[in-house]
Amino acid sequence: MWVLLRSGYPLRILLPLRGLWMGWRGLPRSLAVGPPRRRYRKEALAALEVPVLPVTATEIRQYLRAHGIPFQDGHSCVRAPSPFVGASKLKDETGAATSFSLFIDKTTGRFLCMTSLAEGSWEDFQASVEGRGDGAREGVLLSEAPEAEDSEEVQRIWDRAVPLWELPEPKEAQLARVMFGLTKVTDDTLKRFSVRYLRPAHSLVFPWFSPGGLGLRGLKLLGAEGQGDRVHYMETTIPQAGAFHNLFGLPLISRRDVEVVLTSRELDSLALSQSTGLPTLALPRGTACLPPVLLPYLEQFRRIVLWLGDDLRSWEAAKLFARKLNPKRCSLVRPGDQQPSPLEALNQGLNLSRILRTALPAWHKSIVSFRQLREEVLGELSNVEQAAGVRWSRFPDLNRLLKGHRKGELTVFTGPTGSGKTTFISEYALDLCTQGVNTLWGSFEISNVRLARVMLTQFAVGRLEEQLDKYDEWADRFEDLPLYFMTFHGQQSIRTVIDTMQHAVYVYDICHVVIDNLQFMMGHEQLSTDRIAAQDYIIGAFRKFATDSSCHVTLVIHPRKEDDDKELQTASIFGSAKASQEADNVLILQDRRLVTGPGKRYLQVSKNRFDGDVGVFPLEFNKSSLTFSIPPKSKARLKKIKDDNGLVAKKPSSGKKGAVPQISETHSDQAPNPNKPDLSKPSR
Ligand SMILES: Nc1ncnc2c1ncn2[C@@H]1O[C@H](COP(=O)(O)OP(=O)(O)OP(=O)(O)O)[C@@H](O)[C@H]1O
Repeated sequence: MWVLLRSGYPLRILLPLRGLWMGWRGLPRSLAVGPPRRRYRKEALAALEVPVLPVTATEIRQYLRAHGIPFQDGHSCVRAPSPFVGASKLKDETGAATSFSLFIDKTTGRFLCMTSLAEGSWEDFQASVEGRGDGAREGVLLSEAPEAEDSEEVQRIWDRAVPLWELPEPKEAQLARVMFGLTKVTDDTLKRFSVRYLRPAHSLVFPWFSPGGLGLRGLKLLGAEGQGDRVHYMETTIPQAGAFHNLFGLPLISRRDVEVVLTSRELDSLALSQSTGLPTLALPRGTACLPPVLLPYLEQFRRIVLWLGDDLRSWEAAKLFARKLNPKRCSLVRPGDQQPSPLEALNQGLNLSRILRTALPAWHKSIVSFRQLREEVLGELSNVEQAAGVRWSRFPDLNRLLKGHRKGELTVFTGPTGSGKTTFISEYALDLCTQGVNTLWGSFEISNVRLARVMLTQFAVGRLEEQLDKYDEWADRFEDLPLYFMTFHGQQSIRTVIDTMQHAVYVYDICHVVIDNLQFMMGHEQLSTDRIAAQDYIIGAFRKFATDSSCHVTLVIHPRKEDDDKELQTASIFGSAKASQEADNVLILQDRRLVTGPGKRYLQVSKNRFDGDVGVFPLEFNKSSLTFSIPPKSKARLKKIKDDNGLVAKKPSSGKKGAVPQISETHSDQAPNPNKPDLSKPSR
């Protein structure tokens, strides 16, 4: 695993999936046989380093002053003269080395030299200033990041693609325009942005040029497929999306531009540029993330308008990205009927400049009036489904109770020792991750390799040991998930963990952090009062992080020791009442295997701050796929619970049409009343 960096610092505490497979492949002997493996790609890991000691903007400034390096304080970066300019053959457009071309990220300390394109960590920079090795000189050059085979592939596709207006069949060009909604986008616009069309793949081809337009570094292919009256778009990027980032439209930006509109799709940038004439750039991975490596390219702008799309998710992403860009210079276009995505607005004949003028400032003081909030409240009311969050695809009963997974919430999850908490929470988080929820795992008890193995088995819904020939196929798909792991194991200080989480939110736009489990942050205090106070403090810290970072935290907590035959309750969570008070949701994995047979579990939602619906539903464990999701033919029953005293309604979870909720009582083959211990059967 990549533990030592080029400057010799043991830095990695966050690990992307790419880093795990190698560990896995090296591990169990049973997995060592099988088809030949492909060569491992080192470059893919280059941008994923995290300093153990986070650096602050103040420290960066102090360091530069102490070493007599002049600097300018920017929006999200500090600018300084680059010590790497001489090392590069590359020069900027004018052929001259640029002064102050080194951009140091104020949050992470990572730097990028815009002239030589050298990049590296804060430690690399310090090493180079202090003459301790040549740090970034040997480092990865952003422009050279794509592997040679990728570059060839990029060039091959680019050479085969043609401008739309050069297609031999006018009908084909017309069809492509209709499919991609480009009927109002002119040839001139397509030409300025160098958009081409790849006939064999029926795809538009968007180029990513390096700054200064010096070379073609990557491509995004956009295919379109008609589905009823909607068009479904499919994106492919070369090099692989997670390994390379660039902004579409960069060569059209002039150094004198002080304002830019950021979009989440290349097509939107075409529409915006054509109808407003304003500089515009499209983010490489849409609303999924804004990688900090792109921030230096946006430093020159005094005003950035984010117009990312027409749904609540785009709005959430815009707010998140504005934090990174410095909210004081950002304005956001709110999604709404009269404010669809830019391309849609162009096609509807709306005035895009007027829509841009309605953009709201992203910066709020700490006290706001309802006037500032009313638009947001309206947005939530008119998008009730989206406001309820991302819905699970494998756990429909969880959707019925919790309605969805929302940003900024704290979920506390408990269950008896060895009952399958980790296994369940792994599938619960994986489900969300496959739907684009950027996820960070803190697994302190079991190793990341074991956890990833459980997750991959759940992802493939079957034992991979028996189908090793499919391993690469599944691993490739799994690798594309926005999933990261902290590399902590065993006891950790809460400060280090929160720092890492903050860093991950900044770098990878993490929206969900899973901590398994809280006991690993409690130190070794012997006195039980100390332990309870320590736990309260830790829960407070996670609560604050969730709210401040607009990130969902799922926290696994062990229960107190209870009698085996008793159901757990909210009060069974170890410690004081703080955990359940601070949590937005409390989930309990009820282990009744001794009573109801092997594999059976119940998931109880015992607190739900969003809309108060609580209840319990059965889970059936499948030992080969390690999944808990309910098989389609299951007779499982969801029970909603009205209050502490009784059940009100049950519904078939299999979703039979016309099912009427009924008053129910507990039967031994159904979910137990979680608030009344079922003592009718002996426990062993
Ligand atoms: N419903 C189940 N029936 C049988 N085995 C299960 C069930 N759920 C999980 N397991 C298996 O039990 C083992 C322990 O599961 P897991 O680590 O998820 O439990 P846990 O509650 O997180 O444990 P701990 O209390 O030690 O944190 C795993 O091997 C898992 O595959």
